[in-house]
Amino acid sequence: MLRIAVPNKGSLSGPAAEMLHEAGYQQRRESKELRIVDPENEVEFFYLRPRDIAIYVASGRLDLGITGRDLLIDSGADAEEILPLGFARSTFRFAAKPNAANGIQDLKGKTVATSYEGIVAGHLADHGIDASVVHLDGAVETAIQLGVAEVIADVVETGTSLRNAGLEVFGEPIMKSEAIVIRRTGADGEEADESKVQQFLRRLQGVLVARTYVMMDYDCRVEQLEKAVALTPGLESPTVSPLHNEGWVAVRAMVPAKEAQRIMDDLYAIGARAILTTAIHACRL
Ligand SMILES: Nc1ncnc2c1ncn2[C@@H]1O[C@H](COP(=O)(O)OP(=O)(O)OP(=O)(O)O)[C@@H](O)[C@H]1O
Ligand SMILES: O=P(O)(O)OC[C@H]1O[C@H](OP(=O)(O)OP(=O)(O)O)[C@H](O)[C@@H]1O
Ligand SMILES: [Mg+2]
Repeated sequence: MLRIAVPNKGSLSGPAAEMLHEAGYQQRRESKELRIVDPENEVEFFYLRPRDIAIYVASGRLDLGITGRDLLIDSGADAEEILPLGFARSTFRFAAKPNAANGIQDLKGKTVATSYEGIVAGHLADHGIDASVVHLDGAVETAIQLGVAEVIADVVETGTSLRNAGLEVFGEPIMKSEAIVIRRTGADGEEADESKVQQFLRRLQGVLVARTYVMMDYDCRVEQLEKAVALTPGLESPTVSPLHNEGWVAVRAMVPAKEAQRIMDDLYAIGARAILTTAIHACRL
């Protein structure tokens, strides 16, 4: 049985459960459940604090985990990213009162408040900056107003929390994060359950593809086929079928959902007709 850690709270938990559900896995019915077994898929899910997941996975007690890239790096645990999941996207940045600092050099001798001490201490050391780091559990933006620190380093998504606290980012982003699947470093190929691990990853990849692509169907004249196929190359190669009307073909290809409207315009412009897009519910590439 595959043992997988899933975030039980915070920004990662809802989207992670939703993705697992879309991938055909049973998920807990109420938020107090800490562990469930999905017998049909032979998977056991453990609902853990996002911050602890890398530690459990590194210990070898759990096969895989879903967490944030920033949390993995912050933990310093012996686990590695094997699949980015495209949700809980954020950047990790320094921020301070306007004009208080322009770059990392200005942090010398200052105090930085953060919930991600591992990332911040590592980043300061990499740049040879001697600064103090104060660990706070959350609501880090308030640390400056209350005089606990001159600078903060925190997760930024929309920037609303910083704006509300009268703070501005400065310097280069420290890192970009998103939800990821992790496994113990070096576990690749070692585990008895390797085929189950690969099946789990294929299912999540299928969800990612179904979320980012749509299926496009259209009819076009044979003379326009090369141009049309250049617009819709598909993932491997489009399916082309003859139509009853001579001189016409039907084409079917997957296209990135974000580009679908532009591609439909371009196909129409070269004479394609009956252009349809449909959602993909699941896929195995
Ligand atoms: N506003 C946000 N937008 C996108 N990702 C976020 C946001 N806040 C936190 N994250 C991401 O969520 C993960 C942290 O999860 P965690 O549950 O510890 O904190 P949280 O989502 O801030 O929840 P809480 O602070 O309510 O416990 C990190 O990977 C972080 O990058
Ligand atoms: O750029 P924004 O869209 O405002 O999002 C970023 C904020 O979201 C998270 O805070 P959360 O609400 O989880 O509170 P916390 O600081 O206590 O973790 C994060 O710690 C930032 O404060
Ligand atoms: Mg938070």
